[in-house]
Amino acid sequence: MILSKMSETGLQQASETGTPQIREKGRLMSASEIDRTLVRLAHQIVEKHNGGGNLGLVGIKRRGVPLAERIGKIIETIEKQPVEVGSLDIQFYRDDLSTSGPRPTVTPGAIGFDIADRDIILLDDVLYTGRTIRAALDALFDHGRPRSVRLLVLIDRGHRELPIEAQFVGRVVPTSSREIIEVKLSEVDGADQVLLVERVD
Ligand SMILES: O=P(O)(O)OC[C@H]1O[C@H](OP(=O)(O)OP(=O)(O)O)[C@H](O)[C@@H]1O
Ligand SMILES: O=c1cc[nH]c(=O)[nH]1
Repeated sequence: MILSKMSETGLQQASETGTPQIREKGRLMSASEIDRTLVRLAHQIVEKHNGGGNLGLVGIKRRGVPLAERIGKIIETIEKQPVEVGSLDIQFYRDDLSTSGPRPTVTPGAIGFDIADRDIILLDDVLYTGRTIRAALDALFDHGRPRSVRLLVLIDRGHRELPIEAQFVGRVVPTSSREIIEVKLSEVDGADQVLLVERVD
């Protein structure tokens, strides 16, 4: 989500350029709170999957990927065995793209490991309408047939438009439709935090 943050005095000028403006309402999670939450989620995954020998973690680009890598390392430390970690690019599967063009070619192996018969955890930073996850499921099944698929998100902010729920949730944050969750991760954004911001258009 590309938005720009402005001072009050810059709002009028910015609204004339058509750029959506946002106002910060508060910090929901610090770096250490994110760390602790990921440790809890890793333990929940291991418990649910009896140790996780058949697990595969698939992060949705962009911020689902560092989440998958971090949780993979934590599980590896807990279980003392490596976990398959890969990434999924869903940009050609989004339902806001034109459907008139040819179906995009799926690159075999683009996830990074073979998902066939594995217990897959899909990971993303925010769950909102559920449309990203619907697209991710389409993309995933073009790569093979997993034994099971579960969903992990750092933040569930509600407002679902599809019958999609996460089995592993960092934090449920009830939001209004004007509000936006901004998850920042060091690998993408230079630092870790979760912010609640509000659209001021
Ligand atoms: O449940 P949904 O309504 O699909 O919203 C959730 C998605 O929105 C954000 O991605 P966004 O499309 O803003 O791209 P970004 O991750 O590159 O910021 C976020 O990373 C989730 O993937
Ligand atoms: O609030 C939201 C909604 C969708 N995606 C985000 O990253 N934040």
